[in-house]
Order: sequence, then C-alpha cells, then structure tokens
Amino acid sequence: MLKDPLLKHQILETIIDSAYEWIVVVDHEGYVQYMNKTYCEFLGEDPTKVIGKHVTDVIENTRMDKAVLQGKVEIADLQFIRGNYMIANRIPILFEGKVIGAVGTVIFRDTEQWKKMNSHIKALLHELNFYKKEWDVVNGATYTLNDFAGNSEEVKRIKERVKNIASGDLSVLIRGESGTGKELLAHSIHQLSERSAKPFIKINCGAVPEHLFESELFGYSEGAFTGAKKGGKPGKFQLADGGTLFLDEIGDLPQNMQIKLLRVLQEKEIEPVGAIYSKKINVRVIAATNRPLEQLIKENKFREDLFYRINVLQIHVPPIRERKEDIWPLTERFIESICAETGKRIIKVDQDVKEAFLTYDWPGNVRELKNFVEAALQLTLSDQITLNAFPDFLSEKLQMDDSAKTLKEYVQETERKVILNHLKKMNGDVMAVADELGIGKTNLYEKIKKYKIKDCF
Ligand SMILES: Nc1ncnc2c1ncn2[C@@H]1O[C@H](COP(=O)(O)OP(=O)(O)OP(=O)(O)O)[C@@H](O)[C@H]1O
Repeated sequence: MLKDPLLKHQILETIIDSAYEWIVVVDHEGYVQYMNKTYCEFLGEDPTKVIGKHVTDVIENTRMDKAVLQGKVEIADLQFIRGNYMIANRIPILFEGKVIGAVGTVIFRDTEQWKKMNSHIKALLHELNFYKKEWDVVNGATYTLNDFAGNSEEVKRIKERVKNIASGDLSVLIRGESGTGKELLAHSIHQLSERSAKPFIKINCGAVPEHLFESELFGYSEGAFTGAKKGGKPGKFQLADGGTLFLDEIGDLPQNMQIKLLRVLQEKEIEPVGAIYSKKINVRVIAATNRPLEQLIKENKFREDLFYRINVLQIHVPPIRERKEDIWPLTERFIESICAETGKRIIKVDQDVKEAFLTYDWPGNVRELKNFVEAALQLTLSDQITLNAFPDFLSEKLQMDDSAKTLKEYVQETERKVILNHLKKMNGDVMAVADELGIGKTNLYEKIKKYKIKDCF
C-alpha cells in the first residue's frame, strides 16, 4: 500500500502523462485545471502556463465549457483541431450532486498514428466522393428542390412553379442573374420529372469553342474528320436520350448553332457530324440565361423562333438583393452543410456580420454569399463568426458604403437601422419601440415588413 500522498500523486501523474489519450480537466467555469503533457505539446502550450487559462482560449472548437454548463456526457464527438479531425469525449465531474468541472479526453495521442488514421479516413472520403461524382456523371442531377433554400415569397412561388411544371416534356427557360440558382432549379425539375431515372446532361453554351459545338451537341460518326475517334462519339443529345438536356447560358449560343438547335427541337432528331443518317431522340430541354434575350433578338443576335421554342415555360429567379429575407436562411444552410463536411462547429454569427450581409448588394448573388461563408468558416478559429473572420478584401466589401446610393436609399437605410436597433434593445417589443419612436404600431409593423427585418432581432 502506498501511504505517501506525494508518491501517489507522482505515480498517477506519470500514468496520465503516458496515457493513450490527451486529457484536460476544467473547473465549473471552464478554466483549465490540468492538461497532460502530450496534449500541451500538441497544442504548443507550456504545461506550467496553461493552468488557469479559459479552455476556449486553449483548445479550438472546444465544448468543454458547455459540458460543464449542461452537465451532460458527450462521447465520441467529432472535433476539428488544427486542420484535423479528432474524437473527443467530455465527462462532467459531479461532487455532492453538483457539477464541479469536467474531464475531456481526445483519442489519438500519437500524432503519427493519428496522421495515418486521418489520411486513411481522408482517402476513404476521397474514394466515396469519387464514386459519388461518378454516379452524378451517370445520373447527372445532384440537387433536389429541398436544396433550394429561402423563405421569401419569391422562393415559395418558384418552388411551387417547379413542382407544377416538372412533369411533362415542355421546354423550360430559367432566367436570372448569374449565381441565383438557375442550375440548381434545372436539376430539381429533372429530379421531380418522370425522367429522373434517366440522365441529366449539361452543356455550357458559353464555354464550348464554336468549331466544336456541333460535335459536342450532336456527336460525330467514325471518320468524320482527321483525329475522329474510332466508332465515333455521341453528343450531349444522345447522352441525354430519355432524360434532360440543360443548355446553360443559351444566350451565348453561336448563331449558326441556333438554327441547328431549332431544327433538332422541331424534328426531334439529330444528325451526327459526318453521318449520312439521322437519329430520333427523346430529350427534354431546359435552358438558362442571364442575358436579355429580347434585346438580343432586336439586335439580331438571337433567333426569335428559337426563343419561342425554348420559352414555353418560364421561371424567373430574382437577384438576392431583391429578396433579402433569404440571406439569413441561406447563410444558416451553408454554415450547416460546411460544418457537416468539415467537422467545424459554429454556434453564433455576430450581429455585425448579419447587418453587413443585409446591407451588402451581392452582385454575385447566392454564389457570392456561399463563397463568403466558406471563406469565413475557413478562417474562423472559434465557434463564432465575426467580421474579422472574413479575408480583408471581403470584409472591406461588406463594410463598404455604396456611394451610388440615392438620398431616398440613404434615408431608408437609416430608418431601417434605427428600427432594428430599437427592436434589439427592446427585445422585439413592437409596442414599446413604436412608443419610443413616436409612430403608430401599424406604421411600425408596415416598416418591419417593408425592410424585411422580422428575423433580424
Ligand atoms: N436558393 C438556393 N439555396 C441553396 N443554394 C443555392 C441557392 N441558390 C443558389 N445556390 C447555390 O449557389 C451557387 C450558384 O448556383 P447556380 O450555379 O445554380 O447558379 P446559376 O444561376 O446557374 O449561375 P450561372 O448563371 O452563373 O451559371 C451553387 O453553389 C448553388 O448551390
């Protein structure tokens, strides 16, 4: 029996320091009371100085402080530390029925071993992604209507329209600025149609060199030209047979191709380059454009007959600056999916960021918003997104005052800010805010609706 408490302590410490896991102990307020040597080494902390620091200042993405607050055991939680996934356990310490602290352990003390396991997992994930992409190539459509996020009336209207027009073979023209989600909607229409088990094939009319267009769309037969593949090559129309062909950026289709495309849509048959036969095809066409086709028609750059052929059903997706109430639901959706992919944990987005997102005009639309959120999550080291989390050029953009604004716009912006600040201050008490601002309750409700600030306080 060991009697000497010092010796006991020394033995225990040696056991803990050489233990397989990294170990941290915090008190009831989340201050570090103990951290074993290997964990300190990994985090680059001095074991003598780490004691007394708040755990959130020491460990990235930690939930030890929450484990103490909630008093709940968390086992095998995926935690992202220093660019790596770790498996963390958090166990509250109870004394006389009260939580007095918590013990946290992280599996994989040996970084070499961990690295091996990590690259093994990453390789598996890569493989999984590879097969997922292969499947997507065969099937083509990766998005469904559920992926189209937003709560605005416009989004609701678009979703209803997609559901109504998905079945059937009529051509669809999706219009809207770049990055508004036109391709996502094209996928959704295909997924909801009777053609969903058949391929969804996309061609970007703005990206194919003019001389390759015909063979890209209609394929070629063997010996069609020097360098032609033995046995010929199917074009996008053949690949999409039975399914859907998505003609992205149709406004950029070269003129000589416009007439050929029109013929195919009318006759429902294609003639591969160099072939002396034509082939029946069964393809539904969905086209998208961000260009003013009517104007292009006037300028003789787009054929009117082709326009009427593709414009049987139309969907218009408004830019994000015209449906600002979608910004927050979209941001939440992106944070959620990026966190699920990377193992990061984001609990809060600063009010400053929300404000800046609402004020900014988003010329690149949802794509730009998604890129902003991705960049912020990449750079943030805590579980909170602040304006500092954005790369400099992005935060400058977000905070930039738009000098092209009219006086009316400035007035409206100020009015919006004042109302929002008061609502925040008064915890959303509309009556109290109306009183303080000296306006009627109905008037205030109208302004809340007009400025779409219902979800911002
Ligand atoms: N409502 C939405 N909900 C979720 N994600 C969206 C939404 N709208 C757009 N996105 C995302 O924004 C990005 C751009 O969307 P998409 O490629 O569909 O836009 P687009 O209008 O086809 O752009 P372009 O005209 O430049 O081809 C994609 O990553 C897409 O997933």
